[in-house]
Amino acid sequence: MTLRVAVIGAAGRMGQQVCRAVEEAADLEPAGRFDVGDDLGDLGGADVAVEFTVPGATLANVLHCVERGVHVVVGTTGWTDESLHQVRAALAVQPKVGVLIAPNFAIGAVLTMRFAAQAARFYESVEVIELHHPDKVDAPSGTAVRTAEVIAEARRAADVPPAPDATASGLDGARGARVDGVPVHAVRLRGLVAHEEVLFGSAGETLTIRHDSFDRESFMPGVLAGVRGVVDRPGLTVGLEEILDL
Ligand SMILES: NC(=O)C1=CN([C@@H]2O[C@H](COP(=O)(O)OP(=O)(O)OC[C@H]3O[C@@H](n4cnc5c(N)ncnc54)[C@H](O)[C@@H]3O)[C@@H](O)[C@H]2O)C=CC1
Ligand SMILES: O=C(O)C1=N[C@H](C(=O)O)C[C@H](O)C1
Repeated sequence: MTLRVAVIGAAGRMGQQVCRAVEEAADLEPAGRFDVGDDLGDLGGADVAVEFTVPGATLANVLHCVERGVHVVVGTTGWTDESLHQVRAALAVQPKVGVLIAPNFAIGAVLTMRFAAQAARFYESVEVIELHHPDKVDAPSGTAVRTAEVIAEARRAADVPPAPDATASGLDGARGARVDGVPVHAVRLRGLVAHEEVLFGSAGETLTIRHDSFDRESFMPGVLAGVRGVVDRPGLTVGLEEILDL
């Protein structure tokens, strides 16, 4: 069956890449390209909409799609418990519709989160560093936030005490932001695309897990897997790992 796919945020870095990937996929057909100021209407008769916009716009776009019975694959960051709750409420009146929200569609980033969750209980110390292109509008990255959350969950489940840190004075921000107790540091550097390092430490050893997206092409297999998978997954799915059965 051919799926008709609309792209919201089509003029952006990710949106343009998604439009190309949809055009090149034999089982997918472009249904429409939408960007800021466009009326989403019936999404060009799409079966699935792919949404890569900005944190301030994504919820309204997703609710628009759900209300019109269109499945959605969302890569935009900035989701909160409250905005996820609003999506679940909208889906309750459209029980056949599926929404997939994933902070990162690169397989290596998904594996990094999984490996970090596995390692978390064995180490006293942990820090997350995310490194991105300087045009990114949010910090820390959605991926780094989720990585810190899964690490914190695993440490809590294993009763790991807070990481040691004797810092008593210094400049604001020198120790990064705390996400669920885990220090997260954000680097913005021309030349980068999307990168993450998770550093674990205990007496006499460290473990570093690093993932690099050197090109936005790296996100496309995950986005297309999401498009093909979301039509058979009614309700809200958070994380590509659910689609990949990881
Ligand atoms: N989940 C993942 O794997 C990835 C997620 N991202 C996230 O995706 C989002 C977009 O990233 P980029 O493409 O790099 O940003 P971008 O700034 O290049 O593109 C965003 C596009 O959305 C458009 N836009 C803004 N408001 C809109 C609205 N109300 N309706 C429709 N279009 C609107 C803008 O005009 C722009 O063309 C960010 O939140 C980023 O963090 C980025 C890369 C991978
Ligand atoms: O803005 C980006 O570029 C990216 N955003 C996502 C995030 O915030 O985690 C995913 C990836 O890191 C690229």
